[in-house]
Parts: sequence; structure tokens; C-alpha cells
Amino acid sequence: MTSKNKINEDLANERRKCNFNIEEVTYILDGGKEKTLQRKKIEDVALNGGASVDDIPEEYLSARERYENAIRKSCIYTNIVKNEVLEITGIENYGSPVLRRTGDAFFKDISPFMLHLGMFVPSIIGQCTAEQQATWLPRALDMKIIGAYAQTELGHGTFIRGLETTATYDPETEEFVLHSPTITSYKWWAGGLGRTANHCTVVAQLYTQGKCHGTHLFIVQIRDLETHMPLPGVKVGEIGPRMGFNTADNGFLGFNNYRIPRMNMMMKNAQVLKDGTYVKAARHGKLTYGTMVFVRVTLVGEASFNLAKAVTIAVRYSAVRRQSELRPGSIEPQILDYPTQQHKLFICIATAHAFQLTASWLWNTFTAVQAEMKKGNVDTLPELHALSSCLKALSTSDATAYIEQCRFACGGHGYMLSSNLPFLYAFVVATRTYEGDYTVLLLQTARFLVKAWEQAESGKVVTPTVAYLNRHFTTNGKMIWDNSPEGIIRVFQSVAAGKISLCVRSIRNRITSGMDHEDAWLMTTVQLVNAAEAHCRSVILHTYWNEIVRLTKHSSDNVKTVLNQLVMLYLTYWALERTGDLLRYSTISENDIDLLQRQYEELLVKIRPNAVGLVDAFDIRDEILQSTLGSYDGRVYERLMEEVQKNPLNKEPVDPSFHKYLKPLMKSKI
Ligand SMILES: CCCCCCCCCCCCCCCCCCCCCCC/C=C/C(=O)SCCNC(=O)CCNC(=O)[C@H](O)C(C)(C)COP(=O)(O)OP(=O)(O)OC[C@H]1O[C@@H](n2cnc3c(N)ncnc32)[C@H](O)[C@@H]1OP(=O)(O)O
Ligand SMILES: Cc1cc2nc3c(=O)[nH]c(=O)nc-3n(C[C@H](O)[C@H](O)[C@H](O)COP(=O)(O)OP(=O)(O)OC[C@H]3O[C@@H](n4cnc5c(N)ncnc54)[C@H](O)[C@@H]3O)c2cc1C
Repeated sequence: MTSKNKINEDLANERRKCNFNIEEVTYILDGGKEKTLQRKKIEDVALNGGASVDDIPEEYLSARERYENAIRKSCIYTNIVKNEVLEITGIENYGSPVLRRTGDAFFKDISPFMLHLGMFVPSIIGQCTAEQQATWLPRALDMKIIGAYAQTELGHGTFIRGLETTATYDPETEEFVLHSPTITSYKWWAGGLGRTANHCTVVAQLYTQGKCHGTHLFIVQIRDLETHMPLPGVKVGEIGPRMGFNTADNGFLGFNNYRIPRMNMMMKNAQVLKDGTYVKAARHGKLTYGTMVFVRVTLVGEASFNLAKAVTIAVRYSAVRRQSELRPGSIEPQILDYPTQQHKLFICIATAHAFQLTASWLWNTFTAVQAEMKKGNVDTLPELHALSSCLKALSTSDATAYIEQCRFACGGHGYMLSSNLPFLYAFVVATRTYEGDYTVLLLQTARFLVKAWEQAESGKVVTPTVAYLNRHFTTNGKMIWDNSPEGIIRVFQSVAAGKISLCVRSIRNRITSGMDHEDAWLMTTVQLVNAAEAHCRSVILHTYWNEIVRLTKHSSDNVKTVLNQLVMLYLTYWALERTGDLLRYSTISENDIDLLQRQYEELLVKIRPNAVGLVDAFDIRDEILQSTLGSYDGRVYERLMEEVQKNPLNKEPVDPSFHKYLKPLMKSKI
């Protein structure tokens, strides 16, 4: 709770109705009581200065004012983090998602420092040797240098091998010469690059001794540290207004034979020696893509957090908002009482839980794979790549759709920027594209699935996340429908196995009828995306259920009950969404589907009294929510009115345009 105002009576009633211990659920979502306490401590220190409050809301500012304001607040926040938060929590908390999320109290949109922290620093950690890290990391962590991640070009984002920027080694001077040979080779999109960064990670085609060795990463200084002027040979600027990310100064960058020292190549996975000899660390061809894998992993948690924000706003608002009448003359119901509203919102609560628990599980998988790679074992990397790709794709896509659903659930007021829902949508919809487009990433997962299918077909035991493929070859016919959580999960795995099997059959049939492998694959990609989506859905369902069982073992009865209701709602919702698939791949009958529908509607009724408690359990402070509709105290109408007072258009009773344009128009003769 963050508000000291009187609580709206409807919300107060909702909280009285809640029958479970809210803190217990918060601890589960945060990963334990210690983590919750640590988070609260960080939030207390970082937010108690009230630095986040803008006199004029940022949406009223011009592009230049907005950017300057974002820089001002980024510096305030950075100083708080450096001087106060990390003092208490220790430097190891530097990259903590808690810091990133607390930062949302300062920005409705995004900090221009985000890419420095989210990708430049991780690229130094993941792609540099220990010696290089010693040179760059302390300066970057201390914000002595500010970086961006410049990979995408005007002509290519998805197809990294097609990037055109070149880095040609010159052994005479022991330097790389960076060059942008075409208009399409200009770097485009990098966050923080346009106005803020003085350094960046540049991804370029490495040439040495006359041979191209593919894309590699380089640390490049682009601006003078004193004057901030672009250095000679560097052309840099901002790309222009966007749907969101408007305070992130996404930029363009071109080089004209611009020289950097040899040691500015990030050399953890490959090196160029002084004489120009190329030495490859022969472990895995795609280790230079590591920063993207890291960010994809973190984005699953981001999807959960942003959805949790949206549904907190929408559920609280739905408890306060009253509309229509159920019977003539009766009191108007809270809109949260409409089953259709519950149908829109409770799946969002469940999805935020599913993604949060999946994100933690994925993070553990990521760190385990990292540990193996440190020992030289890269065997688990393909599975991590397949998992992080599809989980990034689905979590960002679902979060986008559900945030929009939360906005719809708030009617007209949800369309106001002050609700924060449009900002959340514009921010999250970009995650479906950046760091790997939705379709492209699912096709990466599909490659892995087809290979796993072939292994299972030849009798090999496959890795745990696709172990259901082994079962597919030992069972005959359709999966027996079973309404238990485990039963539903098994059926979803059978759907995935069935779809992968169809893809393999299609590819083989096409090859048999004369197509080459590439065309056969291409013609099957619609099915492959579908199969990868089904696989990923089964992974999420399985992980969510397993984690709830594990994490609620010692919970109080009511917490166990409500979290079980949510996970059952999630399983049932997806079963109903996919009845076509279930009819095709399992023995489910029409009667079973009717039962599922009834079970779903009963779950809505059961969850209803705890809905506000459930969003309170996300424990997102008002400063972070930044919403007129979603604050803890439910003073929705008062806040909407207060916001009107901040509108510069209301400063004067008569707008100057009246005298300039309207009046002459009104006076003019036809
Ligand atoms: C003191 C100061 C304190 C300040 C206080 C502030 C505190 C806050 C601190 C908090 C910080 C926390 C940070 C959290 C951050 C969270 C939010 C971050 C927000 C970030 C915003 C990001 C903005 C966006 C950035 C970008 O978009 S960057 C650009 C991203 N680009 C892409 O993703 C491109 C997508 N394309 C690809 O990945 C590839 O091209 C491709 C995979 C599609 C194809 O590649 P390629 O053609 O080379 O490969 P093939 O298809 O031929 O496949 C060959 C085989 O290689 C395998 N493969 C492919 N990729 C990988 C991989 N990555 N890993 C492993 N293997 C891989 C394929 O599977 C193939 O294998 P096979 O042959 O066996 O099948
Ligand atoms: C807000 C935002 C911030 C960004 N920040 C950064 C940054 O900091 N640094 C950076 O380097 N980049 C950044 N990017 C760029 C981002 O990574 C790319 O836009 C993204 O990877 C998609 O690539 P693209 O734009 O080339 O899309 P395209 O690849 O051109 O995609 C267009 C369409 O073609 C389809 N398509 C493409 N290839 C295939 C294929 N092989 N099979 C089937 N369909 C295909 C896609 O599915 C999509 O529908 C950012 C982008 C945005 C929107």
C-alpha cells in the first residue's frame, strides 16, 4: 500500500472480502520473503524523495523537452542508485530487475539509459575477455561512459548474417577500420544511440587477411567525452518519432573509414592477433549472439511485470467503476461483477503468474547453461536458444494482447494516457518485434523441434522439455482426455507432438515430390510456427503447474486454494481456446468441452471475491503504476479531475487560436 488517502469504499469492501494472506502470495511471486523485503527496501530508498513527480506530465512536452526531462530524471535515478541503493544492497544488485522496475516510477515511457544497462553492459560482461572487462566494465558501471547496442541496420534486423557494416583489420596500425558502405548499412534503431551514448557495441562483418569471418562485436567510441561532439568519421542522430520508446533516443549511425584499436574487438569468443591472424574459440558458432539470448530471457519477466501493472490498474478500476443495472431500479453493479469482465481480467492475472514463474525457471536454466559453458560444455545451448526464443515470442505476444484487453476493460478512461495503459501497450508491443521478431523466433524453435522429433523417431532419449516426443512414439492413437491438470498438460504435449509430426511429414512429402529441402521447409513454415507455438504453450502450462505445486507446498490453505484456482483457470482457458486441436489430437468429447466451459465459469465465480487481493499481491507501488485509474486508494474520478488541472490547454479560459482563427471564420460571410 502506498496511498495515505481515504480508500474508496468499494475497494475497501473488496479488501475485506479477500480470504487469503496477500503477503504470502507476494513472497511466492517475488521468489521468497527475503527478496520481497529487499525489493521494498530498494523501493523505499529510491522513491522516497518523490523525484518521479513531473510538474507537467511528460505527455504534454515537446520531443526536445521530453528527452531532456528523461535525461534529467535518469541522472537523478542513477545518483540515487549509485549513492544510496547500492550502498545498502551491494553492487551485486546492479543488474537486478528490481532496479529496472523501480525506475518505472521515474519514466512513463523509457529511460535513455536503458540500453546502456540492458545491452551495452551485458555485452561487455558476456563478450569481452577478463582483461577487456577490467578496462571497460568499471567505467560503464560507473556511467563514466554511456553505451548503446548497435546491431540492426536500415536494411537488416532479423538476418544478422546480412549486416553490411564492415570492420577491416589493418595490421600496420593494429586497428580496425569501420565502414558503412551503403545507405542500408547504416545502423538504425539502437536505443540511447541518437543523443545520449558516447560509446556503443557495434556488430560488423569482420575482415582480416582478405577474408570475411562473419559478424563480430566491437566497442566503439562515437562522441567526444568532453564536448559530446560526434568524432570525425562518425555520423549519428535520432531516427524520429515512434509509437513508443520516444524517450529512448533510438538512433542511426554510419562510419566513414573510422579507426578503432584492435583491442576494441570483443574477444571472448574469437580473436584477431596483432598480425591479423583470426583465432576462433571453437566452442559454438553462435556465441556472439549471447547478449540477445540474455535479453530474451529477461523479457519473459518484463512481460509478466508489465501485464501485472496493466491488470492491477484494470481490476482496481473495475471494482470502483459502476455501470448499467442488472434488474430495473437495482443499484448499478461494479463492472467487476460482470462475468464477461472477469473473463477479460482473471486470465491476465493468471498469465502474469504463469510468466513470472516461467521467467524464474528460465533464468535458472540460463544460469545453469552459462555455468556449463564456463566449463567448455555447449551441449545445452541449443535447447536454451529454442526455449528462450519461443518463450520470448509467446510471452511478449500474449502480454501485448492482454494489456490491450485490460485497456478495453477500462472503457473510455482506459484510452486516457493518464491511465498509463496506452504507454504500457506501446512499450510492450515493441517487445514482440525487437530482440527477434515473433515469427522469426518461433521458426528458430521449430528447427530445434524438428531435430528433436527426428532423434525421438530414431529411438534416442531427447532433452526434458521435449521428452513428450519420446512418449509420442510409444503410444498409439489419440491421447485419452483427462480433465486433471496433469491430464490437460499431457494433451497439450500431444497436440505439440502431433503438430511437429505433421510438419515433418509435410517437409518429407514435399521433398519426395521433388522440392529441395529449403523450399520444403519454406512451404511448411506456417505449420512450423504453429507447432512451435503449441510446444511453447505446453512448456508454459507445465512449468506454471509444476511451480505452483512446488511453491505452495508449505502455504496456508487459502493461499493454496486461490493459486490453484488461478492455475486451473489458466489450464481451462487454454483448453477452451484450443478445442479444435484437442478434438484432433485427443479423445475429448463435446460433453467434455461443455464440462470444461462450466468449470471455467465456476472458477470465475470462485476467484471473484479475491480479485482485488490478487492484484494487491503484485505489490506494485502507486509511483510505479503511474495511473489515474489504478491507484491503491481507488480515487479514480478525483485523480482524473486533478489531471485536468495539469493540462496546459486549460491554463487560460480562452485559447489564443480563438482570436486568430475561429473568430475570423465565424465572422466571415459565405
Ligand atoms: C550505477 C548506475 C545505475 C543506474 C540505475 C539503473 C538501474 C537499472 C538496472 C537494471 C538493468 C536490468 C536490465 C534489464 C533489461 C530488461 C529490459 C531490456 C529492455 C531492452 C530493450 C531492448 C531494445 C532492443 C534491442 C534489440 O532489438 S537488439 C537487436 C536484436 N536483434 C535480433 O534479435 C535479431 C534476430 N535475429 C537472430 O537472432 C538471427 O539472425 C537468427 C537467429 C534469426 C538467424 O541467425 P543465423 O542466420 O545466423 O542463423 P541460422 O538461422 O542459420 O541458424 C544457424 C544455427 O544457429 C542456431 N542459433 C541461432 N541463433 C542462436 C543463438 N542465439 N544461440 C544459439 N544458437 C543459435 C540456430 O538454431 C541454428 O542451429 P541449427 O543449425 O542447429 O538448427
Ligand atoms: C522499439 C525498438 C527498439 C529497438 N532497439 C534496438 C537496439 O537497441 N539495437 C538494435 O540493434 N536493434 C534494435 N531494434 C531493432 C529490432 O531488433 C529489429 O527491428 C527486429 O529484430 C526485427 O527486425 P527487422 O526490423 O529487420 O524486421 P524484418 O526482419 O524486416 O521483419 C519484417 C517482417 O518480415 C518477417 N520475416 C523476416 N524474416 C523472416 C524469415 N526468415 N521468415 C519468415 N518471416 C520473416 C517478420 O516476421 C516480419 O513480419 C529495435 C526495434 C524496436 C522496434
